[in-house]
Amino acid sequence: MADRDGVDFPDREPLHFEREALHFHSYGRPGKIEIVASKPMATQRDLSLAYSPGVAVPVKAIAADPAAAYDYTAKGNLVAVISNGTAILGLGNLGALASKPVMEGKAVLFKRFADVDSIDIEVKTEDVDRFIEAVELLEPSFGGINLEDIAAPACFIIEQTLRERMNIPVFHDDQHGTAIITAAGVINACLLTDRKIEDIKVVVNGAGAAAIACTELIKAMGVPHGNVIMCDRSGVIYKGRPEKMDQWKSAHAVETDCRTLTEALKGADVFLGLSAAGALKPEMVKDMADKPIIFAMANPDPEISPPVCKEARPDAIIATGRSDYPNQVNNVLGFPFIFRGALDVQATRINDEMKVAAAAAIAELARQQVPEEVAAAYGGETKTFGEDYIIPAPFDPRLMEVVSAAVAKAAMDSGVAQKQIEDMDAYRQELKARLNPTTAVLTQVYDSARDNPKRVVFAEAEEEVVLRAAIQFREGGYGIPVLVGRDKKVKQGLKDMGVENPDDFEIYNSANSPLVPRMVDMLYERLQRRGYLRRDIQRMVNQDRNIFSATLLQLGEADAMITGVTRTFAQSIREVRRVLDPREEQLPFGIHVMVGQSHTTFLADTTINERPSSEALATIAEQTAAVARRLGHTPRVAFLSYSTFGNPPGKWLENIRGAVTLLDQRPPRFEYEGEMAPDVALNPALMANYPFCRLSGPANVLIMPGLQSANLSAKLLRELGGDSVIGPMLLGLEKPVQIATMSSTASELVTLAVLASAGVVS
Ligand SMILES: NC(=O)C1=CN([C@@H]2O[C@H](COP(=O)(O)OP(=O)(O)OC[C@H]3O[C@@H](n4cnc5c(N)ncnc54)[C@H](OP(=O)(O)O)[C@@H]3O)[C@@H](O)[C@H]2O)C=CC1
Ligand SMILES: CC(=O)C(=O)O
Ligand SMILES: [Mg+2]
Repeated sequence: MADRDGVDFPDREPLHFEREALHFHSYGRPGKIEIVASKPMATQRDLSLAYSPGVAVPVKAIAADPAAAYDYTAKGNLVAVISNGTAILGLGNLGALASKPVMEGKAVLFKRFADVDSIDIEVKTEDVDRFIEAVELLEPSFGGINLEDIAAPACFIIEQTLRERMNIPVFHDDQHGTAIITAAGVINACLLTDRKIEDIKVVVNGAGAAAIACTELIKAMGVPHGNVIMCDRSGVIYKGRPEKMDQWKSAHAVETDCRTLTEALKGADVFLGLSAAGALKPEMVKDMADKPIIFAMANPDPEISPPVCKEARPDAIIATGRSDYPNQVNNVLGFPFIFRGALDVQATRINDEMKVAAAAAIAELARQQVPEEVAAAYGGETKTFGEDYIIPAPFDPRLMEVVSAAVAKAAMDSGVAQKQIEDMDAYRQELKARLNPTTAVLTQVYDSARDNPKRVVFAEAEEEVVLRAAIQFREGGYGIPVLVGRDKKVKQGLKDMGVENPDDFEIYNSANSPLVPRMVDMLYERLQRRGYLRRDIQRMVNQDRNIFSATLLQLGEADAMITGVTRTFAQSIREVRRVLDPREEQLPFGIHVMVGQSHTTFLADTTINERPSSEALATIAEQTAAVARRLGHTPRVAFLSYSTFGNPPGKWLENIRGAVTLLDQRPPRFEYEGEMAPDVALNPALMANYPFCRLSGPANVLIMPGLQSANLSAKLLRELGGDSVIGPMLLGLEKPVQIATMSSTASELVTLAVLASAGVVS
């Protein structure tokens, strides 16, 4: 496929991806960001404290002592992401307004990866002085300034001046964020290919913000000046070049006869691309040294696509800025954690010591063995340092602890910290607790689905939301969607969503499927003594999508199934159960997973068993604990009740107590306790009233006493609770089937499909 400039670029996303991207940004509340109050605003008293008259008190305190702003306002955890849109990714100068999606994106990544609050600010000027003035005036509001996507050379003047004038960290991420990650990647790629940093010959393509900063940092690390050739759109930047030079390019000009990128790359060890899509051709990499190191970091599309590069140079170590290939060298690996560390010590700047500490910490992390609990977070897969893992992934849960702690320490050691952290171990623990491992694990689950793609039946493929999910599932490479519905309707739906070749999708329709006679035989055999005539079965298979789909599973035509959008849960499960039995010694039940910024809570059984026996409760607890573990959590199971350890007494406690006794008799595999009220299970202060309680912390697996309370709680939390909800997830059937809620979004359906096909729930 050719890109906008006619460059041949095989990885260009198809049309429907572009539609998806627009849909993603527009559904619900447009954009990706909202502001949420961190204090209650419910009563008159709350309001009088939050605003006038109460607010006058911190005003006076801050006027008397500016440092008090860190105690009484959000300043200390707030970063502005500021751009004028003159170099938006690799798309060029598209203006301040068009940069807003990227800046909102950076702001949400700050929150997602490092719990830093962040807001985007787009400044409509290309005048350096006006831009500087606009940003400088914002100092009181923020704990730090992340400059973004501002083109060179203006960005150098802007950052330098703001650093001099402002007393909070000012960090141009495209320069230093990129340089830090690139440096970490280069260190590790050199180790793997047995090169010394002082010996490598480097070609840098691009001479803008990112390229200049990366070049400066690798030179500071020991690459000799004469070993680096930099190119821009006019070719090699050689000493004495007459055209398109400025002081920043001149600083990296070298004596050389090479005039083109092709010439410069002959025999080069390393290519650093910070330029534009498609700038590196396969024939160019053929002339590089053995085991070349190729970082094609232009976004959204790299200078060369990894498959094309690998074909030309199978011995290369390849990295890109994208998350869908191994080795993502992208500044997202750095900026959230660097600012986290800087904010936590109220640093006045981000200096070279802090940058070097960050680069070293990131490089070191990739070389470390992945500890057991992180391997669980990686879906059980142990990543080992090697050509496809030269750098940790941005969702590696260790990054926050390791990089932020290194940056905070370097800030204190180099004298730019206004606040000292006395106990670094405690600080590391605090950093760890700030993040929820579930999101990292889910990313890994997605990866493991990709490594082992399965066939998943989407039983209601005539529904738009289901088709949308199926397309995402296929395009994400998570597996092969098997679509059940009328061919014509499904194909039209696919076309309407921008799919160019609907025939690429497998569609099963009971009206013309050659499998129907086998399905009928199989199901009749199963149901003939349960009151069904053969013609009843014929009708069920022909007319009921859930029965048809579940039978596809039973016949081995697919590995998992997803349904639930057009029928209630109760009806869907009834239909599925006509075809599928519980797994041996299991009972079907449901789990809702509540995912917050720093916690994940599992609730079970929220869907099926009305009054579970002791035996059933014990099984539900064991299975739910296993799911929690697979999602990266150490389970702490509480059997919930209105009563805590017998108070108040009641007649409904026996099954719960029986479950605890049953678990007592089995080899202990996880912490459990009960019966207890939800507030005791979740609130450490209340739990402390029961010193004999065997839970080592607040419960994260809540086993509900019956379906009434379980289902009500799950639905109340979904509607009122504020957490993201995964589920209900269905466990215990002989084949993996997931029954989503009727209000599911496409991405919720994809998550369930991926969880089912990756074997996290079944
Ligand atoms: N992976 C990552 O983390 C990051 C990647 N990047 C990527 O790096 C690229 C540059 O960004 P940034 O430095 O902020 O932008 P700038 O606008 O500051 O610089 C762009 C530079 O790229 C050069 N360039 C553009 N096209 C070509 C080409 N075909 N061949 C050679 N040089 C070319 C320009 O040359 P000239 O001087 O002649 O105009 C200019 O020097 C973007 O694609 C961006 O997405 C940036 C930051 C982080
Ligand atoms: C990643 C990034 O900041 C860029 O491509 O501009
Ligand atoms: Mg950028």
